[in-house]
Amino acid sequence: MLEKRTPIPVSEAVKKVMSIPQKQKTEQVHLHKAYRRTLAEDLIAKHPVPPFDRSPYDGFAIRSQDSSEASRDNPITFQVIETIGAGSVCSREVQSGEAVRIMTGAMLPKNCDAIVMLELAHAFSENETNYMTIKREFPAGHNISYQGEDVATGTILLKKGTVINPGTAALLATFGYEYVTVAKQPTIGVFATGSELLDLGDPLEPGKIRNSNTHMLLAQIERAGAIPYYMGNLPDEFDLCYNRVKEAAEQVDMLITTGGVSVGDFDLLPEVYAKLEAEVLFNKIAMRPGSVTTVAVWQDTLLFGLSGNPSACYVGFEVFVKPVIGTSMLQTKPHLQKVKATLIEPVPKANPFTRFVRCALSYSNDQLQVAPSGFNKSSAVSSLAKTVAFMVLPGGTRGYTTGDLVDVLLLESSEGSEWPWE
Ligand SMILES: Nc1nc2c(c(=O)[nH]1)N[C@H]1C(S)=C(S)[C@@H](COP(=O)(O)OP(=O)(O)OC[C@H]3O[C@@H](n4cnc5c(N)ncnc54)[C@H](O)[C@@H]3O)O[C@H]1N2
Ligand code: MOO
Ligand SMILES: [Mg+2]
Repeated sequence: MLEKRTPIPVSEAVKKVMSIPQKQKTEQVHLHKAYRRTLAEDLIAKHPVPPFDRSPYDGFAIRSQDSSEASRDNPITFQVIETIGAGSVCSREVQSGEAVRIMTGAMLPKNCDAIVMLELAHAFSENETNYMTIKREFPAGHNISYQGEDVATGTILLKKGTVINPGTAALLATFGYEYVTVAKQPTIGVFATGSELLDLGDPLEPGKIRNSNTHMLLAQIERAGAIPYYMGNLPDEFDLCYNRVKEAAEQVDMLITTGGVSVGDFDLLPEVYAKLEAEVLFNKIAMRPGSVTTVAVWQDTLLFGLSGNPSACYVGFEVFVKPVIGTSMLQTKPHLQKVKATLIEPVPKANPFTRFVRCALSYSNDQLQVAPSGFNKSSAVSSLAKTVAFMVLPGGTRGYTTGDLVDVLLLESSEGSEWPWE
């Protein structure tokens, strides 16, 4: 008899997946390889930034009190005793009436407390001695870039779990991190199942289609920050599927299959999980697309049985696999970032289940706007190419119209959410 499946709410399904403990290993990588990796320890300032008082301009360093009487009618001339560029340090203490020619980034000489920009001084030489004249006062602190004005020693600059961006790389370099402790990226195997599937180079033949899900998933896995392993296609033959899934699950941190999770005669994954004696967390969710998404645990390894329908497979990955990847990499906001956007075209279909509409975003009058990205059936592949967000329409709602404010999950944001579900 056909097994009866009971759908559970999306939030409950996500909770179940997230309750399976992840390994959370760390490793050291060279800073040049750290982009998009996740910091595995807090970054604390080991020294002030800048590390010394310095000049923000090309100019002259002076003792401010020496300029106090300067005016148009009373120009004051200083003897220029030395020239220093960034990286050099003035060799002498500056005395009354003396100045140092100083370039941007150079350390402020002892006793100096103001910088005169080159443009505001008249420089000249007489008898092989250099001088400069000013016609106004430069108060103490004028044009000084102070030690620690950017960062004070001991400041927690970034928390463990932060995804490294170009700015983070600059900060790590500032504190001399040649190697950075980052979260290890989980490895994720991907199998496509289905006797109808052709490889990329195969010509079309009657009844067959090309496997698109695997290639989509490899990119989704990379976008989420993990390491994908391409495992090829599996025809709908039980022994082969069982053996290959078992073998692969022993080698990777998580395993994704697409297809074969519904109730059809050739949907073999439920039987594979049964023979493995894997614990099935759920096999029906109150969502569209992706209602048949199935997740099982076998020997601490999560087995994600994503739907074969391309749009359902896509949604299943972002809702269930992505947050697990983030958590295993210590991220504190592993889910998709949730924002509000205004609908710019009607979505009249009623929503018996929570609906994830694949969407494109735009801006108008400073407002974030959202619209479906095209053909929106579970089987659709065309709309995925323009998808950068999901509109989340709660179950039990009627259609939505232009102007309605809706919840939107962002797919390309590195910000994330702690928990976007109600
Ligand atoms: N009697 C019922 N039939 C179906 C139900 C149901 O509840 N009762 N659920 C439907 C829903 S909803 C979905 S979604 C699909 C899920 O099917 P499966 O996950 O079992 O996937 P398959 O049967 O293997 O394939 C479905 C569809 O997707 C195509 N496909 C599969 N793999 C790929 C791939 N790698 N690349 C591109 N396209 C792929 C496949 O050819 C099928 O057209 O079941 C409904 N049926
Ligand atoms: O699971 Mo199906 O994708 O709801 O259409
Ligand atoms: Mg099927």
